[in-house]
Amino acid sequence: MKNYEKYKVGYFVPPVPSCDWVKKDHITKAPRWCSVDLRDGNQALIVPMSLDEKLEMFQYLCKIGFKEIEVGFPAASETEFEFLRTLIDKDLVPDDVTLQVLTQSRKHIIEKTFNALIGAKHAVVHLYNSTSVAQRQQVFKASESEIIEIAREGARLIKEIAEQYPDTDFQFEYSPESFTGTEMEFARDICNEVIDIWEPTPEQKVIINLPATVEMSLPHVFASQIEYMSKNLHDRENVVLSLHPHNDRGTGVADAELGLLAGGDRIEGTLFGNGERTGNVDIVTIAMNMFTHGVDPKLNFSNMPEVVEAYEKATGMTVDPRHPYSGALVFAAFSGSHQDAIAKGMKWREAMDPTRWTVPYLPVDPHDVGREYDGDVIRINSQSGKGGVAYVIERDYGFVIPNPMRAEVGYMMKDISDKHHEELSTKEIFNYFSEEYINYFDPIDITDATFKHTSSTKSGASDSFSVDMRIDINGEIFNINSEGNGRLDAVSNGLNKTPYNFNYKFVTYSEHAISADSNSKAAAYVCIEDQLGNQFWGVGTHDDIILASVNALVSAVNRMNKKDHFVR
Ligand SMILES: CC(=O)SCCNC(=O)CCNC(=O)[C@H](O)C(C)(C)COP(=O)(O)OP(=O)(O)OC[C@H]1O[C@@H](n2cnc3c(N)ncnc32)[C@H](O)[C@@H]1OP(=O)(O)O
Ligand SMILES: CC(C)C(=O)C(=O)O
Repeated sequence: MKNYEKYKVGYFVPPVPSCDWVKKDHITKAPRWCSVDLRDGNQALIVPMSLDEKLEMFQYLCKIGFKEIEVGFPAASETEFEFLRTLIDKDLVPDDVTLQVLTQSRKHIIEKTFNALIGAKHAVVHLYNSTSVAQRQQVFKASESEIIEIAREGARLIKEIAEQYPDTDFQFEYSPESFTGTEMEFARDICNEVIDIWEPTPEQKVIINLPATVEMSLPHVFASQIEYMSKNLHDRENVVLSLHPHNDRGTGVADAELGLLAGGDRIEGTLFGNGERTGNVDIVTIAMNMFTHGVDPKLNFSNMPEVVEAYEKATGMTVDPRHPYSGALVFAAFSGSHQDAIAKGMKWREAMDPTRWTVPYLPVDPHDVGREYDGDVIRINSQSGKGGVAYVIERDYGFVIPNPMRAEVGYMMKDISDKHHEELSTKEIFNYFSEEYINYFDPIDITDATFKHTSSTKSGASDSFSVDMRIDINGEIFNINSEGNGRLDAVSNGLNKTPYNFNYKFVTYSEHAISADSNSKAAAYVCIEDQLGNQFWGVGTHDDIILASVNALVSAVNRMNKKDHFVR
């Protein structure tokens, strides 16, 4: 027998499967969110949170915007009980936040749970018992009617005890735990039995929470189960249908999203999906998925690095660098074509429509989750391309590298990163760029250049310029006067008046003011070509745009010299 032959599907499809949810293309409003970080998340930690850690986490969950928080299982331990008492006795619960607590359907546990809640303003008492075939057979060794009786007894007791505390606004919640391994008709029946006991009203609705305690099926099966339950629960208009997916198959978020389309009103989950085994459903991802469809999720993740820090501190878990929306690398584009598209997309957005976000490869604007464009998005390594390199140099240093020069600079940086086998910071990139191209005055240095512009009155005659300059070539000084039909032409002709033979022609020239922090105000780019067709770029900077262009020409000629082109 092969190992996989041990398994077969263990879930149940509804007797009359329907899939109205498939007609809806996105979630149009935020569900009621319930954080179970302090209960389901906590019970999955190697070392559960201490009282202080729970308090800090509770306050942080309130800050994010959770209005319903399952704070624990008060009958589980002294810490759990004490935590609840501290929240209530120290008045630490905001008026608009409801505490939720979990209890098994056992008398002493229910009683202890209510004791822990004395004095609470609003509270959800959450009752559960297992309903799946496996649990009925193997754990409870009970018939369907006996399992229903466990639920009914708990429901009755909760209702009865709650009446003794009229100062607390109680809401009741029931979970057929292990719902995903339960026959749908049985799940329907047990939930309806509980609903009938609790007799919900529009003012006091009941929460029926359907957990994928263990995720067993494809998400569309879960959605059709939810749709079936939604259509078959008693008093549906007074029932809040809650979903509590886990992530055993890695599709907890898909379950939650399809489940919402299928009739779910509420989601129980945790930050970043901490929870038993592979975790509870990740509320950050569901909320941000909604956000990127233009829907207000009613939770605030605008400072995601802070959320990550708070979570990691409280749980001792780490957020994976690739975790959706929150991981350290989720905005990083290393590869050339992604960088090129992002850089162009950012520019397009700035120029065409800053109100919309459609930048390729980035489903969310990093600024919307407290991340930066600098450093977070375009990062350079050996997979990068010219677009990304040019983008970071322009963004951080204000140099707009001309298009024809970009490939050369891009390949230079790729090569360095490849050889060093490491990512390059923008500072390192600029230093390499600067060292190679900008104001490269070895062996030629031109100083004291003063130009005269001689306009011709003859029609059709072109303008001419003269220059007086001092040329230093390897320590030999030449004071030269020369002319040309442009300033750079005059300088070029002057170079050829020295005993050296500079054999090149101009290919292109461009210049711009530098906006980023810089000592110089202008940058110029010159490309020349030697007799063999090799091209050489030089970049010049100066306060004076004319002298910036002279510096660019000198840099280009000096770079050509690196190839032994100087012949005396
Ligand atoms: C899917 C979920 O996350 S469900 C929540 C799970 N979370 C937790 O269990 C954390 C907190 N739990 C605890 O601290 C403990 O389990 C306590 C304090 C609640 C109970 O402790 P104990 O009674 O010592 O142990 P335990 O939980 O093993 O009890 C098992 C018994 O309860 C029964 N039981 C389990 N769940 C339920 C339930 N929801 N309703 C009624 N009975 C239940 C079992 O059938 C078993 O019965 P048996 O004694 O007749 O065999
Ligand atoms: C108690 C229930 C809701 C639960 O945690 C689960 O089934 O995962």
